[in-house]
Amino acid sequence: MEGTKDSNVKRFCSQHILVILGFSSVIAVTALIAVGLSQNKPLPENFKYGIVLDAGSTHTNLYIYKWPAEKKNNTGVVQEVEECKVKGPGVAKYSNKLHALETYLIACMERCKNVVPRSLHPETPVYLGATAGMRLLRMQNEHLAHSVLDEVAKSLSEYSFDFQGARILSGQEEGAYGWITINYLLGKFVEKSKWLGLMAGERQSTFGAMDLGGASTQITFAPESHTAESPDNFINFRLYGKDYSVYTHSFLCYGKDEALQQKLAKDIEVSSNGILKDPCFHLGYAKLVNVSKLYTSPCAKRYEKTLPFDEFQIQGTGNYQQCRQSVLELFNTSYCPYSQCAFNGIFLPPVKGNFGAFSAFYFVMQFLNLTSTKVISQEMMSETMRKYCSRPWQEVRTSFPEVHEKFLSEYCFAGTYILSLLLQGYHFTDSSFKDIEFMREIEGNSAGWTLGYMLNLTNMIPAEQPVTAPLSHSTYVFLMVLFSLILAVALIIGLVVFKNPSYFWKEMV
Ligand SMILES: Nc1ccn([C@@H]2O[C@H](COP(=O)(O)OP(=O)(O)O)[C@@H](O)[C@H]2O)c(=O)n1
Ligand SMILES: [Ca+2]
Repeated sequence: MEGTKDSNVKRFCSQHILVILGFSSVIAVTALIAVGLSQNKPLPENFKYGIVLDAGSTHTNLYIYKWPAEKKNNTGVVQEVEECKVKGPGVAKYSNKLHALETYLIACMERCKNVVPRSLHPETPVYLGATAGMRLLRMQNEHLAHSVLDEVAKSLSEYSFDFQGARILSGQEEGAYGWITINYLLGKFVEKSKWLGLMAGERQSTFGAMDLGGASTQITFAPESHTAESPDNFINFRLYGKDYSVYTHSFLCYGKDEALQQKLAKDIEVSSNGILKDPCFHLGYAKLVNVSKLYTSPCAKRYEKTLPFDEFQIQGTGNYQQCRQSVLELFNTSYCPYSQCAFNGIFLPPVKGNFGAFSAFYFVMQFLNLTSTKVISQEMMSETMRKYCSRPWQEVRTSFPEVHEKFLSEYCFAGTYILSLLLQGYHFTDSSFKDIEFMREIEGNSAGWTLGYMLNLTNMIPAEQPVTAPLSHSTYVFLMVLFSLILAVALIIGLVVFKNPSYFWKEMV
């Protein structure tokens, strides 16, 4: 009797276990289907394109971007699909031959016609932004600057794309868009997810952005604290539901080419014989410079002086320390109307966090072989410059036959200038210098202001966090596998219990 009662209880219990397991399985499968339906809906491939032309002081570059139409507000979805270098110098150099601008953009615009599907041409926006070269031309002759912009605008409006205008960016915009670009590409605007996205994430620190052009240089970063000093240097953004107070400044005339013009104009002032012994050029290097050409740039104008010769000869002496001294004279640190300054009386809060340094910062560092390691110390760079500047010109020339002579002859100056700008101009220290990453691109996308400009003008960066699917794809896959494993284990246990309940109870007791 006892035995029969016992086995009845066991059978009753095992039936209940089976029912519970059955229920759990049904719930698990339902959850899977529900999550699956909301997460893995296949989306039709529907892309959009955008085109931005960066009309820099030395050259124009065109970028074509592509993104899935349905995800335009997510971060990191825009991909650069093409970069096209326009043949010829920067647009400002065409101010005395406007007619040549008619054909200037043709080759790169033809590229756009091939890359962007024809049916999408009318809805593909085209933006042209001009930077410091055109800012300088506008300072010299506003009418001519307008004529240059009108000419490029005319040539761009002849295409079937949706041309949105050609304009000169302010230095503030150039800095801010560069900052937006790199932080968008590095995914810094979204919270760092925790526990596979199931727990609330934490706000990430942003990267500062430093852009070195030919005519201007920009520094943009989120400082430790916002101060009421110099409000012109601050921009406030609300991006993806978070507020950012960002410092930015563009130093006009402190791009690497205009800085060199300034230096030559400063140093030739004291020469009386038309010879300029220059430590920033290699020993054995010589070059004739036309005095009136040197003074055409408004940047060199401040050193303008009547000289007893029309041209002078640069003779390299190749000495890094002396070059450094000469470059430092470009930064006036003798006055500061704020609590702290960069140079020339411009407010600069203490630099903070990681920085991405791009454009000529990268090109020069790449030539000097200083981009292969992630962390570069200022000692390492000074030592490289000391060695490089002291190499005789003939030896340098034969070592790099593929490099254009103008670029090659100027790397000693350019590297020394970068080091001085970062250390004496922006006050990076031994330790904070190591937080600078010299970058050309981030996952196939060029670091520069163009992407940020397009994201802003196409409203692709929302002020508030868009409502997105509750789980990321990887979390979904993880949960799928987990649920399936639970299901499989549950079914195996169920089968064992059903087939041999007495065995199960024996094990339990
Ligand atoms: N391969 C390259 C391309 C450009 N560059 C330099 O990068 C700078 C680009 O400046 P940019 O034309 O954008 O001028 P901004 O209008 O930005 O001042 C120039 O100084 C070029 O000489 C370089 O060093 N190596
Ligand atoms: Ca530039």
